Amino acid sequence: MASVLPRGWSNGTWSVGGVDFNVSSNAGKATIAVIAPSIACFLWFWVAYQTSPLRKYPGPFLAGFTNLWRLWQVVSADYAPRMKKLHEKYGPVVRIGPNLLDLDLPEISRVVYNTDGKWVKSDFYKNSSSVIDGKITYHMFSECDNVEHARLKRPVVRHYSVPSVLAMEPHMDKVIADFLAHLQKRYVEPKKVCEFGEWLGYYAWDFLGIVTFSKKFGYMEQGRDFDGTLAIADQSIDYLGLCGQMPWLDYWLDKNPIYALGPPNIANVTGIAIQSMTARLKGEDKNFVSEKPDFLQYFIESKSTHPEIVDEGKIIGYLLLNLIAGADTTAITMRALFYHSLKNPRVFNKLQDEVRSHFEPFQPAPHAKARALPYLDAVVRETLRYHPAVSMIMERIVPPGGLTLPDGSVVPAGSLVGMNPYIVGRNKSIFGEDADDFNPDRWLQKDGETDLQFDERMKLWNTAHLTFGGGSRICLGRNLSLMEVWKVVPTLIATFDIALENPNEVWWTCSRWFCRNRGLSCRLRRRF
Ligand code: HEM
Repeated sequence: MASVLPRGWSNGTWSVGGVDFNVSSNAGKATIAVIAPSIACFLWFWVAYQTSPLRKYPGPFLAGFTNLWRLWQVVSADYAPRMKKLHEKYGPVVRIGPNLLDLDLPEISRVVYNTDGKWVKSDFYKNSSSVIDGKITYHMFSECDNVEHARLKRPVVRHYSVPSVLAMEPHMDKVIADFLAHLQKRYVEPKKVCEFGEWLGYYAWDFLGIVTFSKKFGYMEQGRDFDGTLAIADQSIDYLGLCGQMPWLDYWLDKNPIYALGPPNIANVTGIAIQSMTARLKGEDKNFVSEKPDFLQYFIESKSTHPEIVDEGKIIGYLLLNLIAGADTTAITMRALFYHSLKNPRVFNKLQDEVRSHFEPFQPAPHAKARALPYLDAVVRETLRYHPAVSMIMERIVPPGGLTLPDGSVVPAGSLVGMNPYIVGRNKSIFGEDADDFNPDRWLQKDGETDLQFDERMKLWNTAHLTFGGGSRICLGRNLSLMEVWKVVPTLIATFDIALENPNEVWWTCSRWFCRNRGLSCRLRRRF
């Protein structure tokens, strides 16, 4: 009689590749217990890969199987440059995860990042949240539900408008004056090398402390990250970028109820936020002067105008988000501006000439006057294009109806897509063959270019400007950070001669969610 056992089976023995497993023995059972799930797992991945509607899009083979591939790209700390190489190899659409496409298609940036409420942030963002009273709580950045996001944003959005931010200029002038005094005393007078990159970080954090609750943290005063906040902020941002590739990891790491394995809290800064709010509500905040408004004051007003949304817990959330979202992004931008300009002496000299013909040393540059300088404007724009602080794909879920790409193919609803400011900012069909070069002059009107042609060019280029995101989730703090950059950069250049200690310096970068940067050892000399 023919055996009913599958081939390779006989009398409780399974033969694979000439090796016999006795499945009735304990060792055999254990082996089967390992092999069977592995085969099932492999088959599951294989079927998912073969049947995925995204299979038609090119990309690394492993990326189509597992998100571990993209997690590894983030671990490498070279994420954005690696993604760029993939686009050079595969074209504008690259599959970088089983269900994720990275698009270098500025022509549809306004479709993916818009205000219609249909495009929702993916779970990538959810790990940027905290557990409060046992409940996971999201803030404006991490809230994915668009209705809830609009509710959180409504009470505070006007406080980030240009007029609200301009009202903070006296605060800014004070902190800029302090910055100059520290540099003068610590580096110019003793003729010491300044770790200028680090100081731009201390300044950015103290600046946000002042405009957020009229209190500097003291990083400039102490000349170091004395409470570890800056280091913790780096860890939190890296955690966001890493866990975001496989969002369920966060539930096992930071959000598990037994022992949280996520990055530590920025405890000192949180303490200062709570103390400031408590003192302000009691009318006992000695740092606050009513003629100089700050965000804390604005948020307390929001509590009166929107009591159904804003309570004291929400105020703390708004205050902390300002710091986490705004300090390092602006510091990264300022470092990039000085690094790339100083490495290009033609650019730096041109910027210096323009600035010095308009501003005096040791006088904080008035925003209105700085904003009118065309070359400064060009250098700021080029920095934002060339070294966007956020240098990772900003993921969105394709809504019902799908997304039609310029080649006519349709990405089905439920897939994840997104654009990376670093990639679209270097798109050669928009910015030209020299898109990989730092060249602020590209932002100026060319000889022979009419006003209309220039406007059209800028309109096109703006479609590829995603440094602050876009649509209803666009960066809320962009007016503030731009104002900070426009004011402090000319003030520093008007006050000091700034030179790289080693003109061949190659700085350190770590490209994850933020493209973090370190370096810029400089000699500063007083001009007169
Ligand atoms: C050069 C400086 C900055 C850059 C490059 C930057 C970049 C960005 C980007 C790309 C997003 C959108 C992320 C996404 O859609 O996935 C964003 C969101 C956000 N940013 Fe910024 N940011 C900067 C400064 C600031 C500052 C100074 C603040 C606050 C004081 C701030 C507050 C926020 C907030 C609250 C959001 C969430 C907005 C929302 O979803 O409604 N940012 N930022």
